Amino acid sequence: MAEKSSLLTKNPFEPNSFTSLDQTNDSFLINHHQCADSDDEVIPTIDYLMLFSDGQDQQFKALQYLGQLVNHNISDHVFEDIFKGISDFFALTNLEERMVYEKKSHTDMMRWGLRSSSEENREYFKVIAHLHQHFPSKPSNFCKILEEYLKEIRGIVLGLARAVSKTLGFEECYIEKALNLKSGFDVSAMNLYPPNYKSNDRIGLPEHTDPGFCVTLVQDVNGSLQVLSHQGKWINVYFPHNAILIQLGDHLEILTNGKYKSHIHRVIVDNNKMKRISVATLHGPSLDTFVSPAPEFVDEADHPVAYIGMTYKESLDANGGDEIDVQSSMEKISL
Ligand SMILES: O=C(O)CCC(=O)C(=O)O
Ligand SMILES: [Fe+2]
Repeated sequence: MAEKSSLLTKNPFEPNSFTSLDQTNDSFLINHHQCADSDDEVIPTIDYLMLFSDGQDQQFKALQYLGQLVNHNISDHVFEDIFKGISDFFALTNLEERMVYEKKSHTDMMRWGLRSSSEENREYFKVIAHLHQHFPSKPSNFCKILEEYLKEIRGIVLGLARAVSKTLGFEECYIEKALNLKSGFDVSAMNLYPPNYKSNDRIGLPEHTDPGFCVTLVQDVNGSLQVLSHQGKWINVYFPHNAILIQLGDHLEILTNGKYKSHIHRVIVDNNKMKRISVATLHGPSLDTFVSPAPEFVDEADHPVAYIGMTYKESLDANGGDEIDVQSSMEKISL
């Protein structure tokens, strides 16, 4: 995770500003009545299919507002299964069984953790989701459920990469090639808040950005997740049932030399009454892909190179973290 001080000084909402939908008449942004507090800004809803409509204009506008994705064609049963599978994993296995996946070495393919402190309050289980997959054998059908969910979600991400590329004025496969997404390193974090239904303080997950091209996030119930707006205000994120929240990752920011910014977010678990499960999948370049600002986004006068180039693996290692932990190292990468 990037440090708080550096996060607060950057502007995460250029050009993908989160603005109230009331400020736009764009038909592809669905005006969704959300249960946000009245003064909350609203996270725009994007119709996935509209990203592939003919008008460049529409695509461009849609991608400025990357947010919660609907009309993605993933069937409801995939969502039901994944939440049931995770819930069973945390409920049907006992603590000793889960502790088998506690950190052993930096090459762990699966990682479990239970945090209960003033800094972080969650139970999580992380798996490597791509290029190779590593899943637990219990509960018995968990493997199959994860496989199906991750296959569907990857299809969406490759589609997004094509739409973003076209929006930027490049050939469709520009981002896919630049980040070598076909061989991308993806990690899924399955999070349970509060851990064992009991938090020690109000922070579920401290503020951070995530590495990679983008993060897909699904949740079983609304509440707890917040995103930092360009006014420096935390927005409560509420999104429709079975929508997918798309957050941009650090490596799209690096590739575009800061044109797209990675999103700063955190989780608050103020009370212990609500149980929430989320699946955050970080979709990264392949580990050996060298990512640096592309020449198309650099000009000496107005947009000098703002990030150090390095391989994805080096960037994951830069703060001493493990690959499976996929922590941001933006404070080490930014010039
Ligand atoms: O649980 C959430 O809503 C956010 C999770 C997250 O940001 C992460 O795992 O990186
Ligand atoms: Fe995150």
